Amino acid sequence: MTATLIDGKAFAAGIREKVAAHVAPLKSDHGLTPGLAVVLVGEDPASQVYVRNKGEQTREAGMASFEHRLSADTSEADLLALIDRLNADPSVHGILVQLPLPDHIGEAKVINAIDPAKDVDGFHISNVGLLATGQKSMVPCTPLGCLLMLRDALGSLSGLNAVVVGRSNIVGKPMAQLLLADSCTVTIAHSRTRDLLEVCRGADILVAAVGRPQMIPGDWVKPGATVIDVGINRVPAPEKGEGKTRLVGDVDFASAVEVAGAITPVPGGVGPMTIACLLANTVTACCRANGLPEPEGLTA
Ligand SMILES: NC(=O)C1=CN([C@@H]2O[C@H](COP(=O)(O)OP(=O)(O)OC[C@H]3O[C@@H](n4cnc5c(N)ncnc54)[C@H](OP(=O)(O)O)[C@@H]3O)[C@@H](O)[C@H]2O)C=CC1
Ligand SMILES: Nc1nc(=O)c2c([nH]1)NC[C@@H]1CN(c3ccc(C(=O)N[C@@H](CCC(=O)O)C(=O)O)cc3)C=[N+]21
Repeated sequence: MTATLIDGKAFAAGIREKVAAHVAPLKSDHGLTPGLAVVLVGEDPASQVYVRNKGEQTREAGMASFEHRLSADTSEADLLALIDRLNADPSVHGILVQLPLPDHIGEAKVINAIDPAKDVDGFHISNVGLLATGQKSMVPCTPLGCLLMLRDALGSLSGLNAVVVGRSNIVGKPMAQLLLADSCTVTIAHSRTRDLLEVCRGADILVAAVGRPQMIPGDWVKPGATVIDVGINRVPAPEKGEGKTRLVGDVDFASAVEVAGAITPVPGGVGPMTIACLLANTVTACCRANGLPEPEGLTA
């Protein structure tokens, strides 16, 4: 059996169209342009690519993009001062501070300085608490993208066994909350989990968010399961030429595709959905800030 491919790239393009369709009347009828500020501290080349892609897609959807590139030695106080200015700026509806931050800057302090209403990453403690208690919040983009693809592939998720491998604040934990809210029976696995193979084999839905290239082989996958591969790992690709690299996920795609019922590829799976959901969250934040109806079907 060969799994159905879940085409995140096409799905994301559809979301961006819906976002653009919601943005146009905000402008023409209300004179509002949703604005997204992205803050990048340091020169990490991978982060620079994401920041550029986000900017391009934000403008394509008719929204305003504000990019703040700060040097790696920027002080925590200067970063907090920038966040204060963005919080107070009425043209900015969403604020994203690219993670990870340099070691001398307190990540939690910075995230919790963002106005929760503008926290389009959904990382502020207030949004985390709202999500955990089933209240309206800003939902983290990567898990939201995974959830939208899962609902599209499976319809109702109710009663399914979901295993999330990884317990980070940005992917694993919020993913588990969303699956729980959709009535899955959720297991969160991590580096101390015993017998990960058996845990994974019990999953109707397997979400891999580990950051270890191709660590989950096909024989860890239950036949017919839906596999969502969040991992983005750059590995050497000598077959493409000396010094070349390619992206692979946390799942060994070649073996897993033979066992799974449906699977996301890397690239072209979760990654494009993350950016599309970021745009969706920015429009949602703009609508909430102005007491206007928010787009439907683009949040949890
Ligand atoms: N597609 C997208 O849009 C995005 C992709 N990513 C990618 O997703 C991956 C995960 O990201 P992130 O959550 O930030 O990563 P973190 O490094 O913050 O978390 C990784 C998690 O994996 C667990 N882990 C590590 N090794 C093992 C192991 N051998 N067995 C089981 N669990 C293990 C860790 O466990 P423990 O807690 O015990 O250490 C930890 O909980 C990365 O590849 C990242 O690049 C991230 C964000 C967005
Ligand atoms: N505050 C914050 N929020 C984030 O959401 C956040 C972050 N920090 N730090 C880094 C991670 C990683 N991340 C990705 C987004 C898109 C792709 C993406 O579009 N990937 C393409 C490939 C891109 C390429 O070719 O390099 C794909 O998978 O098809 C990947 C990774 C968001 N993150």
